[in-house]
Amino acid sequence: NQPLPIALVGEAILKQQADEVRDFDEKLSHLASQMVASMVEAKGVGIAAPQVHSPLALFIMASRPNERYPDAPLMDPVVVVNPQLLSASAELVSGEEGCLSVPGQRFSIWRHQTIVVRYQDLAGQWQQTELTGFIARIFQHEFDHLQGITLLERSQ
Ligand SMILES: O=C(CSC(=O)[C@H](Cc1ccccc1)CC(F)(F)F)c1ccccc1
Ligand SMILES: [Zn+2]
Repeated sequence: NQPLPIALVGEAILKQQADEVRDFDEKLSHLASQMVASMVEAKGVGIAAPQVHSPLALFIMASRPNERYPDAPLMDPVVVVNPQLLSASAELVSGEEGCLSVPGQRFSIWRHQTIVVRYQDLAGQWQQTELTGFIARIFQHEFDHLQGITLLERSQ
């Protein structure tokens, strides 16, 4: 399916609080697959629904080894719906991030090294897991997007 246009920083959609997902229907699954296609086409490791102009609490995370994080795990895209951050380590780690909504720029960002999170999958089933390292970084980056926060508000 066709990649969706990506909102650029400054657009209002990126400053809003995303809405809770209530309908786990085929429309949601279709949006998720379009988001995966858009992320892959843009060579990203994540993408949040507001970035494709949909104000829903939904994002994709898909870690893969890359020049900045050569030991990042290779994982299939994970669809995260209605995420909650249950706890976060006091330990922070600084790392380089990019954002599809701020093309061509890289930022050094402090993130929690380890987080415990809870979210629903496309079937509406609650998942709870501990994330650490680059995947935790991606989750925190996308979770920010659902609160209307971008890298520009976080960069050191
Ligand atoms: O693939 C990118 C491009 S930027 C990217 O994938 C964002 C996700 C991201 C990249 C790096 C760290 C955390 C999140 C995507 C966004 F903006 F839609 F969320 C990349 C950038 C820096 C390090 C490793 C990978
Ligand atoms: Zn981003």
